[in-house]
Amino acid sequence: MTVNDSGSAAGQKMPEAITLAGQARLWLWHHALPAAQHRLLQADLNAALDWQQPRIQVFGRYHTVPRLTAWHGDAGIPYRYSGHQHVADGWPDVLKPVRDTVSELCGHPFNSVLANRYRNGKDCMGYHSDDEPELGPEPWIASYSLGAERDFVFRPRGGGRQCFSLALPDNSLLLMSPQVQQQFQHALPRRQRVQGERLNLTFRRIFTGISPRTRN
Ligand SMILES: O=C(O)CCC(=O)C(=O)O
Ligand SMILES: [Fe+2]
Repeated sequence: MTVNDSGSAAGQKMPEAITLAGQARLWLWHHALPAAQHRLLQADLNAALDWQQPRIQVFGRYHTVPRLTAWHGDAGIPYRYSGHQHVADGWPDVLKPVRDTVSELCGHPFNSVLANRYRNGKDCMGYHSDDEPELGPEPWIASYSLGAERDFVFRPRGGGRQCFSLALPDNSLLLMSPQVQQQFQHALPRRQRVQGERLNLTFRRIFTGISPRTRN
């Protein structure tokens, strides 16, 4: 594991680069969005997005996921998650400038976003990789965080314990290379002591015409 701080002189334009293994790399921007864009964003997203709390079936039993979710993207883009097929109907105005800034910083044109709202430290997300077929063979995933700081953890795929943990603060942006999904799983563990709410936007590029698979 190597961490290379590529310098803070250029502010938000210069991410911290982290190598998990080989080409499995992360880039973390602090203060990713300009203050004017970031200031009211959390409240605006709470008000504008189509928040749901899906019920999913795991080993034959139904559970309510421990967070709220919303999914948006270019009109007509299909995506299957939490056991349901969704078709995007365009971007809410509040998300467009965020999508544009994130795409520009990362150098990847994202066409959809999965939003997660963790109401407090009891809300969480279990280990998974974002490697659904509709994300194509090389999925770049960008994850923008707002609000309460939470830990984001990794473990090798195919068995193995947590091998890396990263705190994701307010207004930070994390970019994951495709090899991160291919070689590792990630999770947002429960943290009982955290009182505040956190929003996360995971930007993705969905390739249409590829048959979807269930995503929890
Ligand atoms: O909330 C986070 O930081 C993680 C979200 C995530 O991994 C996902 O939506 O796939
Ligand atoms: Fe994920």
